[in-house]
Amino acid sequence: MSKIKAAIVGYGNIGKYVLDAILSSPDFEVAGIVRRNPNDVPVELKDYKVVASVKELGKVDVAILATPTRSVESFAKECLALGINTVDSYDIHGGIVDLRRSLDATAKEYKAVSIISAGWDPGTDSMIRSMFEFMAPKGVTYTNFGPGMSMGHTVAVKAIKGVKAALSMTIPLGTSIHRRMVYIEVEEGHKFADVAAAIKADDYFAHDETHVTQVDCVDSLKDMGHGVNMVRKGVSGNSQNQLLDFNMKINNPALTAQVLVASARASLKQAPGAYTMIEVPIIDYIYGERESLIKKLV
Ligand SMILES: NC(=O)C1=CN([C@@H]2O[C@H](COP(=O)(O)OP(=O)(O)OC[C@H]3O[C@@H](n4cnc5c(N)ncnc54)[C@H](OP(=O)(O)O)[C@@H]3O)[C@@H](O)[C@H]2O)C=CC1
Ligand SMILES: N[C@@H](CCCC(=O)C(=O)O)C(=O)O
Repeated sequence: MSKIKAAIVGYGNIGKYVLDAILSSPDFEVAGIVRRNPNDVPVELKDYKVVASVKELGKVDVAILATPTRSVESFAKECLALGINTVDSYDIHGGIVDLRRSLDATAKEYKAVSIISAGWDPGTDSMIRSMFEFMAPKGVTYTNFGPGMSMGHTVAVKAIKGVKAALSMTIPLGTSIHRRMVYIEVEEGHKFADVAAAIKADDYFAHDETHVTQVDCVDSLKDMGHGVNMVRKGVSGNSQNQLLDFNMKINNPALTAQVLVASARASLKQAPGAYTMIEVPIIDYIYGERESLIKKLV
């Protein structure tokens, strides 16, 4: 059986765990790693191709985009135009429909597949919210995150001028409402008050209660654990009070990376176009022979 050749684009938190997940998957091999600075080769990458562009790698079946969310669209278009499938964990919920539409056109033009917003939220949580929805079509679902580190919010803070290092913690207040606790080191020559105002104005933060604190060392606060509690109270048929509850406590980048690799596998089984996770048959994410999976899981 030939293995799926996967490129990792971006070697930050998620990228490192994607490497780990690829190496733990029997049907995958590493095609190479795409970095802004290909001369930055940590010891664990010394046996792989580290390049500046996906074009420099040989055959690639799928590119796993582990870049900042705001860079996903341009990296995805570059790969799709080469006929390479993409998966990403784009997490700006309000932008997903537009991203899907944009990548769908490119993917169809070049006969490739893109699975977007494939992490845990958006991602596997979206699949569970969808199941809740058909199990109890009337009702309300609350998604409560954390407490834990949001990679997406942290990345957004790191991109703001004057920020040297950042950590954004998500604190659940209940009923899908969250407080953002942001810890930053400020670069010399920048005023804390200006940097804090820019963070609060960013769309990742503008809609939530946000507190920004200056610290000497962000690293000494960092813990990449996170989690979610999703609850739905709803109605099945005419029966009230159906209580559905899903919980997980996770290492955030490890789970995100594993879901990206599962989505990379599923991408090879879809017709050209762009998909969110809820549009892909669940069995396509799982390694194994179809009837054995049905026997084991159904
Ligand atoms: N949907 C979900 O459930 C989840 C989604 N995510 C998403 O994953 C994204 C990545 O998170 P994380 O790995 O922690 O981020 P990091 O900042 O640790 O890594 C991102 C990497 O992307 C590469 N990169 C390419 N272009 C840029 C650029 N313009 N600026 C900065 N880095 C760039 C860099 O790698 P290099 O130096 O090798 O070029 C960088 O290290 C987040 O933006 C978040 O939205 C994360 C968790 C869950
Ligand atoms: N997209 C998140 C994962 C979901 C948790 C979340 O959205 C949050 O903490 O706000 C992340 O980047 O870590």
